[in-house]
Amino acid sequence: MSATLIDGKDFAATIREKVAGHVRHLHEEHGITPGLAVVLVGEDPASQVYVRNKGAQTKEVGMASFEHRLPAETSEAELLALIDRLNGAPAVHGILVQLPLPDHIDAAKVINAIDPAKDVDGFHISNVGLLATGQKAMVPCTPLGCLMMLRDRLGDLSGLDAVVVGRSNIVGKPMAHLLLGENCTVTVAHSRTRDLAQVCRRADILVAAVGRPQMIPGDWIKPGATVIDVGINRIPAPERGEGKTRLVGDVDFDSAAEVAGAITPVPGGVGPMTIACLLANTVTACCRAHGLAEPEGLTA
Ligand SMILES: NC(=O)C1=CN([C@@H]2O[C@H](COP(=O)(O)OP(=O)(O)OC[C@H]3O[C@@H](n4cnc5c(N)ncnc54)[C@H](OP(=O)(O)O)[C@@H]3O)[C@@H](O)[C@H]2O)C=CC1
Ligand SMILES: Nc1nc(=O)c2c([nH]1)NC[C@@H]1CN(c3ccc(C(=O)N[C@@H](CCC(=O)O)C(=O)O)cc3)C=[N+]21
Repeated sequence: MSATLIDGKDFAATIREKVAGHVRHLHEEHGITPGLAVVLVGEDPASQVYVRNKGAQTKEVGMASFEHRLPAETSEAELLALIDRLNGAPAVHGILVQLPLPDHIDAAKVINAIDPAKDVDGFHISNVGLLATGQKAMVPCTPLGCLMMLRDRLGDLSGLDAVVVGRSNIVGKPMAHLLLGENCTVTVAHSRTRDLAQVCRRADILVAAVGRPQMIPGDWIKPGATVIDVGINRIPAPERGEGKTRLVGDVDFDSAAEVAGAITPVPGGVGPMTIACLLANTVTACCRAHGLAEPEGLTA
């Protein structure tokens, strides 16, 4: 491989150290402990692992972690009542409701019930609108983590051609807004895009957020491009033994790494940065709630 590996795991550890420093400062100087509440409805095993990781890392940086695990049959009204309590709880500065929610619950209604100031996922319509209009917002964790890695690698992004593959509300769209904010020329591609290969070949920055294992091969990549692979896909790995699986991204890593200038791996790329940014957003929300100076280098 000729591309530089962008080590998200390492980068995330640096972010967590910065967060831990701010948490100490808030505690020592102001007697405040930032708190993050994570709500999980149902028993999806992948979500459970993810929620457990978040809880552990929240405590590691010195913040308070409040986990609410509700049964899959929880009604929308019960969930809304919990959100209401968390909105009013002074010890809670950030609220995250793990997605997807069960079908009988209207996810948009639940997300928009969260106090926008505590919406550390940045999914509330107020935060979406603020981001889209270039105002100060809570920025979704995954795109924020991607932006931090891009800035670290490339410095000024002005004028670069950025292609985002995927237009979801949680990754593709906010990513496109952030890149526009950095003065990139942004193309958002999706399942109806014509000649995706040719569109991708224009990209100085290629962000893949599709959810299709190894869909983007090396020959879709412009030589020297920076490739950010958001996809997390579990595929069978018989070479590791019967019934075993492994994680791969949306980019075919081996062929892409021959062409790209820099690339994020899966696992160990965007995933760890997402959780680090969640912790960063919680500290930011806590500072804003108390009218204190915001941490530097942890926001968009
Ligand atoms: N690393 C991390 O922290 C995170 C990783 N993820 C991962 O990122 C991936 C994307 O997640 P998410 O945005 O939630 O996914 P969604 O399923 O919500 O969106 C997928 C997007 O990809 C587009 N798409 C699907 N098939 C194709 C295709 N053949 N060609 C071009 N575009 C296509 C869809 O287009 P259309 O709109 O036309 O249907 C859609 O816009 C998943 O693998 C997910 O697991 C997600 C969140 C966080
Ligand atoms: N309200 C909400 N906010 C989210 O941010 C959110 C969500 N719901 N639902 C699910 C997706 C997915 N997501 C991941 C975050 C980290 C890793 C992660 O840390 N991945 C590790 C590997 C973990 C493993 O080994 O399974 C890595 O890529 O190295 C993965 C996936 C956040 N999401």
